[in-house]
Amino acid sequence: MSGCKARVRKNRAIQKEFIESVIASLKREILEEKRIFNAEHNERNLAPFVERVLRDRMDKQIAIMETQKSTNFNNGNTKLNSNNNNNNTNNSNNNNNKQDTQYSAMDIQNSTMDSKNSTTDPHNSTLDPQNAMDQRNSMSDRELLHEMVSLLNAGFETVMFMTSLTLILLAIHPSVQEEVYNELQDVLGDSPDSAPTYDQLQRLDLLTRVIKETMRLFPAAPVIARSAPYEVQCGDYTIPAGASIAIFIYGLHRHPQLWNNPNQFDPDRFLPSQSSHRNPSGYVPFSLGPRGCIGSKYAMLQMKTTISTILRRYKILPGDKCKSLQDIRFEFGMTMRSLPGNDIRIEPR
Ligand code: HEM
Repeated sequence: MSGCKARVRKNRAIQKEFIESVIASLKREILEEKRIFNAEHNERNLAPFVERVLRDRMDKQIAIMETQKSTNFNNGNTKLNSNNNNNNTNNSNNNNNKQDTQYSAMDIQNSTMDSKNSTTDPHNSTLDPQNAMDQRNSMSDRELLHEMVSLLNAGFETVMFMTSLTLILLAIHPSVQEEVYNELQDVLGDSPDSAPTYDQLQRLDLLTRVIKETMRLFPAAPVIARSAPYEVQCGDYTIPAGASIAIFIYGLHRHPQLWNNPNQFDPDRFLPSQSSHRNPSGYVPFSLGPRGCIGSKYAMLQMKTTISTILRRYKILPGDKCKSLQDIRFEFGMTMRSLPGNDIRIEPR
C-alpha cells in the first residue's frame, strides 16, 4: 500500500472513532436535555446544540493534549525540539524546563508553505479534532508552528480590518458615534483611564450592534469555501458529493430578500425586536458550525476594548476622501483589504 493510501485509511479510522465518540456524547446529552428537545425540537436549537457538543469534545481533547505536552516538557522530553533541524538551539541538556526554541521568519514561512502543500486532507487544519486524536498524542514542532501561524493569520488581519472599518463608519455617522460615546460614559464611567472589565464590555449594547452592522456590510472574510462530503439537496439544487462550494458572505449580508435597505448602515437591525425572526444563517460573519471561527468571542472583546478606548479619548472625524459609505474603498481577498483613501481624523475630546 502506498504511503498516501495508508495515511488516508489511518485518517478515516481516526475520523470514524471521533464521529462515534461524538454520537455517543450526543446521545448522552440528548437524554440529559430531553426536556428542551421535547419542547422545541427544531433545526434552530439542534444546530447550536450539536455544535456545542462538538466543541466541548474538542476542548477536552485539546486539554488532554496540553497536559501531555507539558508533562513531556517537565520530563525533559525534547520531542518538540528534536524535529527542527536548522535554526533551533536545543539547550535541554542544560535546562530541561527551558524551551529555547528559536525560529527564523524563513522557518515559519517554510512551515506554512509545507503545511499548505501537504494538506491534501481537508480535515488536516487548525485544532482539528482528527489532529487532536492523533495517536502520537503530541504535536511536532512543525505542526505547532503551523497552528500558531494559522491563529495569527486568522486573528490579526480580520480584527484589524473590522476595527478600522468600525471607526470609519462611526466617523461618517456622527450621531451614532455620539450615542456610542454616551453609552461608554454610562457603562464605563467618565475616566478614560479605567480599563473596561469583561462584564462592562458585555453591557455595551450599542457598540456591539455597531460592530455587528459593520461586519454585515464589510465582512472581514467575504467568501468561504466548503466541499460536500456527500450529495446534498439544497432547495431545488442538488450538490453532488465532492463538489466545492463557495459561500459569498458579502453577498448574503446585502441580499435584499434578507435585509431592508441592505446598503444602509443601521445598527438597530440587531435590536432583539428586529432580529429575532431573522434567519440565523443569513448573518454569518464568523461562519457557522464546527468549522466556524474559534476566535469570535475573543475578537468581539478585542474590538470592543480597542474601539471604546479610542472613543473615550478622541472624536473620530471623516477624512478628506471618505465622507460617505459609498466612498469606502476595499478589495476582496481571503480577507477584505482596505484601499488607500479610507482616511479618518481624530480630535481629543
Ligand atoms: C472580526 C474578526 C474575525 C472574523 C470576521 C473571523 C471570521 C472567520 C471566519 C468566517 C472563519 C471561517 C473560515 C472558513 O470557514 O473557511 C474563521 C475561522 C477561523 N478563525 Fe476567525 N475571524 C475573526 C477573528 C479571529 C480571531 C481573533 C482568531 C484567533 C485568535 C480567529 C481564529 C480562527 C481560526 C483558527 C479559524 C479556523 C477554524 C477552523 O478551521 O476550524 N479568528 N474566522
